[in-house]
Amino acid sequence: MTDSFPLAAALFALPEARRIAPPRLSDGVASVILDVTGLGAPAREALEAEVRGRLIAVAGVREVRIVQTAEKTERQLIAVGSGKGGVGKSTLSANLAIALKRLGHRTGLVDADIYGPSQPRLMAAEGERPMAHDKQLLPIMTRFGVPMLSMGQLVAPEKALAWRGPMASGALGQLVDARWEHVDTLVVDLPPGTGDVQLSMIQKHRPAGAVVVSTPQDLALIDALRAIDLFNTAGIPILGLVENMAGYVCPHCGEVSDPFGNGGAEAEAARLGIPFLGRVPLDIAIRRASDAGEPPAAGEEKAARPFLDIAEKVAAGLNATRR
Ligand SMILES: Nc1ncnc2c1ncn2[C@@H]1O[C@H](COP(=O)(O)OP(=O)(O)OP(=O)(O)O)[C@@H](O)[C@H]1O
Repeated sequence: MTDSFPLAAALFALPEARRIAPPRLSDGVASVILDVTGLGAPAREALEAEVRGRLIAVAGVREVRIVQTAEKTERQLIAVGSGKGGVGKSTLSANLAIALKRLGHRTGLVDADIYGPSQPRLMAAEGERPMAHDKQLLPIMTRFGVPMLSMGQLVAPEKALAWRGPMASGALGQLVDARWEHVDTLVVDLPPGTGDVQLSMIQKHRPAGAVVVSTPQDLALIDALRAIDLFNTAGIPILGLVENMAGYVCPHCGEVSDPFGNGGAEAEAARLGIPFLGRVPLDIAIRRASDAGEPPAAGEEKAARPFLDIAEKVAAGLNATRR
């Protein structure tokens, strides 16, 4: 026999009790639905943890299943773009998604880089294929707590190369409109440049803001200006410019040198009147960790710091755009 009364009693005194539907118990599994409408990500997680802790303590409960519902999850998209390839846009996207998650956001990651989808490797999810339900893709959960979908999971890269506009934009739609459930912030790693996928992203999915990644070289910066211009013209707020591979960290002595100069991106951001989000050093440790599917932002090493600082500024910028 199952008696749900002890469960209800365990939750009765919680200040947020009105958000909790009557719990049920069946075969030792307690299930409960929480209405999290209007709560921010940290408050939702705190409520879920509190409810879970109380229910698991009830005699006879061996498992707790919690479903959160909200009238509608306000999901905001952050587009991560760059003027040209190889500047570290994918590395930044993966680490930004993880850093935002560490700051309490319910973050998901879309790898929309049809020509070089690298998120499955960066997020240690190579070979995993997403399933679909009612024609909607189900993101795969990564070990960093950030669900993800990648173009690379939908199609072999050599096939994607032949895609024209409508196919690419259809695929982007499948990724963005997947079943993201309670994800409130979706980081979208765009292909480099200003092509069909970027246009489709801007026109159909209206990101809440854009982050543009550049290296310190003048040429990369000139390319970055084109990406900035595209978002500006479309009225997408520019959350800021990130300077990647800024300053070379010597793997032997740790000394930092600036083979491509210093401060160019920051000066350019100031000139354009857009925020400068920070610089990530050119560090062999970042490349090694990325190749091994261990994004630095997930760890406690020094290499996590720049990404956490950038994520804080991105989160603040998003808040400001909503005001
Ligand atoms: N700060 C850094 N220090 C050292 N290596 C880096 C850094 N940022 C990126 N890399 C390395 O540079 C290479 C390119 O990075 P990444 O794939 O993120 O660039 P991208 O701009 O997304 O390129 P593409 O658009 O061509 O996919 C990768 O091998 C990555 O590990």
